[in-house]
Amino acid sequence: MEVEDQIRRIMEGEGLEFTELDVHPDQAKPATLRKTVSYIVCAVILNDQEEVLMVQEAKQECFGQWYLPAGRMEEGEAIEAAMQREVKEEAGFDCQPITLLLIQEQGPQWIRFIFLAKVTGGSLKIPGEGDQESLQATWWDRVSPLQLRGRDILDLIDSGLKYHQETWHPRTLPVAIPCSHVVQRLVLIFSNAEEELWVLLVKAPRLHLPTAGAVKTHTLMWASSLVVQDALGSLYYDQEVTALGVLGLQHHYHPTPGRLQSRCSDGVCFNMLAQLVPDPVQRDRDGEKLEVVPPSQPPPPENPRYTWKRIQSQVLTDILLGKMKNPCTLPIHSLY
Ligand SMILES: C[C@@](O)(CCOP(=O)(O)OP(=O)(O)O)CC(=O)O
Ligand SMILES: [Mg+2]
Repeated sequence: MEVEDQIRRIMEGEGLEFTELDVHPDQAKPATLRKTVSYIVCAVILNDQEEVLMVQEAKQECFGQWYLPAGRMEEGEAIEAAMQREVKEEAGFDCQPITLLLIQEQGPQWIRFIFLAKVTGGSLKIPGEGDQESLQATWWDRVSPLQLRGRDILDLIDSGLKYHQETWHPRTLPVAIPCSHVVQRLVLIFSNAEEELWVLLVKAPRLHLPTAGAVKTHTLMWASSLVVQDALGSLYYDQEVTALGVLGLQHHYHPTPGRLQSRCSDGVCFNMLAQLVPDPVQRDRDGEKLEVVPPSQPPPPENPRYTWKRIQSQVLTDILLGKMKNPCTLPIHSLY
């Protein structure tokens, strides 16, 4: 598939087959759930009064405290199915995902998928129905005092309320394409004053979008910067990489015989849009500010493995320019 067609698919939130080209050289072993990667799901569910569904924890370490329905994904699950299971187990309701609201990450060993979801059946777990999953569930008006397991969920609830009131980015749900590793596929764009666009590509064995492999010592977002640094070399330090968000993500558990021997599919591929912007403040050797004339061309990669491709399609150029001016994409936050 032509690179511009690949980019168009990604811009539309679709996925691209994950191949060995997408496996970063630094990543020898495939991702293995609950060993090298840990995925957490979390649901923001609102009722007509914009109360939020909360569950009271039964775990010893947070007994009696309240949290959103959340938990760790289990082997063989799709990401959405894990969220539906946690809501059912902890709150008693059946639900359907509406969209992902946010992705939080601390490298591949902790990635949290936060969904906005809606109730489709079941019934609220009431006192007396408690078990090891939770003591009970309730609709919280977000004002009454409630002892929270963690205040981190307040921002997640706000994200859900904001999206519930205004769908400010396209509905984004995982695309069922298996991935053996955790990677980001980068659509890194450079634009000049004439709004001509270029995209960074890897040349061999055939032109393809670069990927940033997640390693446990770095956040996913840092891995993207490493790829750009690998491409530009010393020119990297005169640029800024602005992450514009997640255009889509790909995950599909694909049961393979003799799982340990063959490629597993516990990985996730995040299709990311980012923009390379010349650092507006450049200084000479004496530290004096230099007048920066916006370049008409992208900085030539010092690494011959990479190249820039000028976007020829005006339709695709307009789509990319629109996204760059108003990203409105699924956010991904690196937590330290
Ligand atoms: C972000 C979390 O709070 C996610 C919730 O995990 P749980 O402890 O609720 O896990 P389950 O027992 O599977 O439900 C924990 C964390 O990673 O900080
Ligand atoms: Mg839980």
